Amino acid sequence: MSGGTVASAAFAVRLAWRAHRRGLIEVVAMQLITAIGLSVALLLLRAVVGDALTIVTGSAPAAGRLVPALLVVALIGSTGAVLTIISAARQRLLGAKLDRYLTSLVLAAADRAELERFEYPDFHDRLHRAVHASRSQPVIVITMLIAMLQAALTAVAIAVAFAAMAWWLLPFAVISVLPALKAARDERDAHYGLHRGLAENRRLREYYEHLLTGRDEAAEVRALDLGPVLRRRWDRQYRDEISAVAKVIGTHVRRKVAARLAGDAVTAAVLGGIWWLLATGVVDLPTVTAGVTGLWLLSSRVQIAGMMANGMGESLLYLRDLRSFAASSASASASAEDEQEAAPNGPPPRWEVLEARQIRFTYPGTDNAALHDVSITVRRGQVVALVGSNGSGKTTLAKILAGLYRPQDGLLRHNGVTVADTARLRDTTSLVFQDFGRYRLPAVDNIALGRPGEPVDAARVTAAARRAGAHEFLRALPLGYDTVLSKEFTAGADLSGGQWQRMALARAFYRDTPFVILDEPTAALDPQAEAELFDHMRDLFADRAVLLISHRLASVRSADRIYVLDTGRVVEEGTHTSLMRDNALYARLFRLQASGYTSDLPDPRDDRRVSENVRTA
Ligand SMILES: Nc1ncnc2c1ncn2[C@@H]1O[C@H](COP(=O)(O)OP(=O)(O)OP(=O)(O)O)[C@@H](O)[C@H]1O
Repeated sequence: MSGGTVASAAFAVRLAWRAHRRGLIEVVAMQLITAIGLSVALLLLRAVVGDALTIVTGSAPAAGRLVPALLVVALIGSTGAVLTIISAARQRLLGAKLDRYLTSLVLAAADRAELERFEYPDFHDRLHRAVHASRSQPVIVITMLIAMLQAALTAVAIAVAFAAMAWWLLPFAVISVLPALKAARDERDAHYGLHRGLAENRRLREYYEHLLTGRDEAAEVRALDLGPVLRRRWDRQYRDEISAVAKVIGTHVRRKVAARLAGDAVTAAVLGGIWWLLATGVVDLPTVTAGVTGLWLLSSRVQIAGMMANGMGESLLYLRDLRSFAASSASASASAEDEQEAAPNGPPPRWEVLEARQIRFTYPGTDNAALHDVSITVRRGQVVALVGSNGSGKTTLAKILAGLYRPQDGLLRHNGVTVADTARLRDTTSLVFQDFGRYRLPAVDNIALGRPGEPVDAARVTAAARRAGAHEFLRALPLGYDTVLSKEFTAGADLSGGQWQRMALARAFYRDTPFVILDEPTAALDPQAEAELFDHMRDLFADRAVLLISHRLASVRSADRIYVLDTGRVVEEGTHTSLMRDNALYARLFRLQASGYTSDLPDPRDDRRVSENVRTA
C-alpha cells in the first residue's frame, strides 16, 4: 500500500469514527476475532492432517486428539459465520450514519459558499463531485474499509500461522499478487480521471433528467412536446459517457488479465518447487498441506486487501474532492467572519442611508461589465426606483446593494461608513426577487422563512399575509396555513402565479428589515392588486427604505428618486416631473407606455351615449 493509500484509509477511518464510533469499534472487533480464529484453524489444520495420516498409516492412536481438534475447527467456522452476519448488519448502519455525516459536510459547504461562486462552472463541477462522493461513496468506503481490514487482519493471521510452518513461502505469496495490485491501481486512477473529465457532461445529462421529471417543467415540456427531443439529447449525452467509460474499461481489463496470469505463473512455479521439496523429502506432507492451503489463502487475502485498498482509494479520491470543497467554503466563510469580527461591536446603528459610489461589476467568466461607475443613494423613508431596458443592470445593482455580490470597483457606504463586509448588508435587507422562491413547504413556513432560525410567530405570519393580500386564499386552503404548497406532497395545494407573488411579499413583510428591495414585485399581480400595492407602498413600508425595480413606469412616478439605467450606466436620475421635463430616455419610455393605455380609453362622450342606449332599450 502506498503512503497515499494509507493516509486515505486513515481519513476514512476518521470519518467513520466521527460518524458512528460504537459501530466502528464493534465491526473491527468482530473482524479481529474472525481473523484470530482463522489463524488458529490453520495451525490446527496442520495437526489434523498429521494426525489423520498417523491413523491412516496406523502408526499411532491419534483419534483422541483428532476429534477435539476437528470440533474446535468447526466451532471457529461457525463463530466466524455468525459474526459475519452480525457484522454485515452493523456495517449497514455504519454506512447510513456515514452517509448522513458526509452529506451534512457537503450541505454545510454549499450553504456557506458565496453567491458569486455559483457563477463558476468549476464550482458546479466540484459541488457535483462532492455530492457524488457524499451520496455514493460512504457505503462503498465503509464496505471496502471493513473488507480491507478483514483481508489485512486475515492475511496477518495466516502469515503468523504460516511463518511457524513454512516461512520460506511467504515472499512468493506476496510476489504473486504484485502485478494484480499494480493493474488495479492504474485502473483506479484512470476511472477517477475519467470521472473528473466527465463531470460537466454528467451535469448536463442530469439537467435533461430534471427537465423530463420535474413538476414545474412538466407543463411546458408537454405543451411544446419537448419530451422526445430532450430524451434524444439525454441519450446522446449518456452514450458519449458510456463510450468513454467503455474505452477505459477495455484498456484496463486487458492489463488486469495479463497481471493475473503473471501472478498465477509465479504461484505455479512455487507449487512446482513445493512438489519437488516434498518428493525429495525435504518437507513432510502435513506441512505441505497446511502450507499450500495457507499460500492460497494468504495470496487471495493479500490480493483482496490490495484490491480493496485501491477500490477504496478511488472512493477516497472522491472524498478528497469533498474535503477540499468543504475546506474551501469554510475558508471563504472564515475570512468573511474575520472581516465581521473586525467590524465595530455593539448594537447595529439605525439604518439611515446606503450609498453606492462608482460601482463597477463584471460577472465571472464574462468580458463586459454589467455595471460601470454606477452611483446611487437610498435613504430611510424614501422609495427609490430603478428603471431601464432588459439587461441594463437593475437586478445586478440590487444584488450588490443587498450584499449578495461584491463589486470589483467602487464602494458602498452605510450610514456614511464604508462597508467592509458586504455580507453584513443582508441582515438588514429584504429582497423580493423577480424569480422568487416557491418553497414546497407549508404556507406558514413559506412566510416564516423570512426570519430563519427564529421561532415562528403565528400572529406576525398572519399579519404579514394580510398585508400581502394572501390571508384570504391561505385560510381557504384545505389545511389553512399548514397546507404544503405543492401537489407533490399529500394534501398539498398549489397557488396561482399571482398568489405565489403575494407569498414572496408576505415573506418580505415578515422579515421586516429597514431596507426592502422589490424587483418587479407586481409582474404576476392583477391590475387591482398592483394598484393597491403601489398606492399603499409608503404605508406598507413606512419608515423603511424601498428600492423598487419596475418596467411599469406608471408605478414609479411617485418615487422620491428615479434612476434610469442603460447598458450598465446611470444615464438619468431625478423625480418623475424633472425626468419628464428633461424629455430624454425616461420621458420617451413613459410616453410610449402611456400611449398604449390612453389610445384605448373610451371617449367619455361614448360612455354617455352607451348609457342612453341602455336606458332607451
Ligand atoms: N449570472 C450572470 N452571468 C453573466 N452575466 C449576467 C448574469 N446575470 C446577468 N448578466 C448580464 O448582466 C447584464 C445585466 O443583467 P441584469 O439582470 O442586471 O439586467 P436587468 O436590468 O435586471 O434586466 P431585466 O429587466 O431583464 O430584469 C445583462 O447583460 C446580463 O446578460
